[in-house]
Amino acid sequence: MADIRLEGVGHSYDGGRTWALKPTTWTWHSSRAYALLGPSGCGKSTLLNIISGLLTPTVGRIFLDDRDVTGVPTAGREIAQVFQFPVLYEEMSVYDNLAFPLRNRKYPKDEVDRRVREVSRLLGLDQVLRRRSRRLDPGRQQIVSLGRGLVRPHVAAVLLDEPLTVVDPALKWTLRGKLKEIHRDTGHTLIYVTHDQTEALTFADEVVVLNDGEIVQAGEPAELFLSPAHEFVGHFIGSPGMNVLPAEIVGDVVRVGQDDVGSVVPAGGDEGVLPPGPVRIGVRPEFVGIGGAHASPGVPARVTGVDRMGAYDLVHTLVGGHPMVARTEAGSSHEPGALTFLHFPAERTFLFRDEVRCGSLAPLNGRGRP
Ligand SMILES: Nc1ncnc2c1ncn2[C@@H]1O[C@H](COP(=O)(O)OP(=O)(O)OP(=O)(O)O)[C@@H](O)[C@H]1O
Repeated sequence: MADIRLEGVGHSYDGGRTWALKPTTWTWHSSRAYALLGPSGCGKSTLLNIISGLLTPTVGRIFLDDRDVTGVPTAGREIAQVFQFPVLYEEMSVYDNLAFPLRNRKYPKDEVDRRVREVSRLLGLDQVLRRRSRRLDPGRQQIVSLGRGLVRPHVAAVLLDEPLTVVDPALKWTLRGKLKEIHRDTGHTLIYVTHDQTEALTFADEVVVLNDGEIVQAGEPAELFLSPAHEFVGHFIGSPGMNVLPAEIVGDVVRVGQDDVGSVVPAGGDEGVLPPGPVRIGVRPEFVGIGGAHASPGVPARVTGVDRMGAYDLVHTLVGGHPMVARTEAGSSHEPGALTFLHFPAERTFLFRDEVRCGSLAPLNGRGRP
């Protein structure tokens, strides 16, 4: 087991014109379960292939603890990788497929048998161990591929590139649970690539969010939800994503239209000030208060529709032409066309400039519209 350290690692497929992965410095700590989350084309596979050695980065160096492996081929890195689609020997039995990575590295016969049976039990493959892999359906074949990635006891990390794409949705939940179990048992570092926030949030100790070739935030699932550091994280995590509303910093107050909604707290505490001018307020639908009188802090909003979701309602509004959604209890009485007021709780409302969080709101201390 080793930390995987990237120092200024970046990759360009077109001689430096564009960067699939912008130069990145980051450490994957040993024994943690990570999710690498981001939309299609943001550079997830590029990053994974650089870690495994399938791709040599255009710039930067990679270390396993203190060993520089930048020029070391995949076989010399002790990193296992599972791809989106099954990679196995179709003519071999499931047992032999699982045993292959161990036999290849000359593990003793009884240890091969023990490990194969352990992984087979965990992944529910006991009934098909003697079957030829070709005769399994694609979902089951992918589970065998997963097993091949997990079977080696001494690897620096197991990289999983959207490994459950071809697996039946009902089985996905079970397998994710199994992966967590295997992680607890083996203590492998797992890096699980996905574009699905539910997969990422339910699987990982730490979620690393990648957008447009750069890591925009990393943290525990709750941290990403409650305290997004980048507008992209606010949009990408949560359903629906974070509301964003144009506002203005005037002195030490944040104003939407004519209404003061809070005072400004610059990021990093009380030090420094935020220059006046345009800013964007970010607040999740779960935390928007709706209704009541036009007391400060709050802004007038027009209800445009209500989605009755069963367990809760989503109330859609417009604030000066900008859509804002509030999540309320089921059976709310908001009617389309009605005028209402939105309130932004200071501790859950953030300020963004150039998409990066630059501050948050604090209560107005009695100032603003009475
Ligand atoms: N072999 C290649 N040659 C040229 N460009 C590539 C190559 N592989 C990836 N790219 C480009 O690099 C960028 C990042 O791609 P990458 O496959 O790493 O993203 P991703 O997040 O894994 O996407 P997906 O979820 O769709 O697999 C994309 O713009 C992609 O078109």
